[in-house]
Amino acid sequence: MTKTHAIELSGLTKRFGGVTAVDDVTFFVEPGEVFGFMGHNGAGKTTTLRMLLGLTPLTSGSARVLGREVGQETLEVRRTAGYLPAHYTLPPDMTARQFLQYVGAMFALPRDVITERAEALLRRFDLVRDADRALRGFSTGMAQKVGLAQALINEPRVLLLDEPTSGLDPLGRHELLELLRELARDRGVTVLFSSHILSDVEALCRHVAVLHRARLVAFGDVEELKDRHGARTMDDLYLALVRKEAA
Ligand SMILES: Nc1ncnc2c1ncn2[C@@H]1O[C@H](COP(=O)(O)OP(=O)(O)OP(=O)(O)O)[C@@H](O)[C@H]1O
Repeated sequence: MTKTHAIELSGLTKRFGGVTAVDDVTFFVEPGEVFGFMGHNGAGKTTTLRMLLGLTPLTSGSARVLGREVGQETLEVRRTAGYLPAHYTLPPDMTARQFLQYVGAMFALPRDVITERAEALLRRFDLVRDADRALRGFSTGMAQKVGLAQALINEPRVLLLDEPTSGLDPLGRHELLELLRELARDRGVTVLFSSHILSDVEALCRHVAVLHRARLVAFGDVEELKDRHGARTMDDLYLALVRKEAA
C-alpha cells in the first residue's frame, strides 16, 4: 500500500468474546472518492467503521485514516473525520440549531465559525424553518439530516457514514447522494458509506468492498467485479458474491 490512500485497513480484526465481528479485513480508499461498503446484516460494517474512529478497540491488524494510526492517534483522526452512526439518538430537548452549536463546541471551534457553519448547514439541509424546534418532534428523515449536518460541522476530510440514506424519502435520498458526490468532487472529501441499498452504491461509487460473515469477499472496481462475476447490475454482483460464499 502507498501512503496516498485516505483510508487503509490491514488485517483488521475484531472479536467480541467468542464472536469474530471483523476477520482479517484489508482494503483501501482513495482520497476524494465515494466508496461503497456493503454486506448483509451483522456482516461487520458498523464494527469496522467504529474501529476506524477509535470507538471500538482493534483486536489485531491496523487501520490508518489520512496516514494516522487509529489506535494511537485517535484524537487527530476524530478531528479530521465526520461520522454518522446507523442509529443516531439526538438529544430530545435540544433544538437543531443548539445541537449543531453543541457539536461545534465539542470540536473547540471558535464561536463565530460555529454559528456560520451551523447556519450554512441548516440552509443546506433545508432545516431553517425547523431550526428552533426541539429534536424530539423531528421525523426520521429530518433527524437523519441533522445527523448528517453534525457530521459536517468540523469540515471533515473524511466522512464515515453508516447507512446514511436509510429513513430518507426518495427526494431526500437523491439530495443526499448529490451532496456526497459534490463533497468528494468539489472539496476532495473522502466518503466511506455503508449501505444495503445497492442502487445507491451503484449510482455513486467506482470502488466497493463487500463483507460477508466478517470477511472481505470482494474489493475493487465495480465494473471489473461485475465482469469477473458475470454480473450485469450491482444486485446481480452482490447476489453472485453471496451465493458463492454460501456454496
Ligand atoms: N458490542 C458488541 N458485543 C458483542 N457482539 C457485537 C458487538 N457489536 C457487534 N457485535 C457482533 O458483531 C457482528 C457484526 O456486527 P455489526 O454491527 O458490525 O454488523 P453490520 O454489518 O453493521 O450489520 P447491520 O447491517 O445489521 O447494521 C454481529 O454478529 C454482532 O452481533
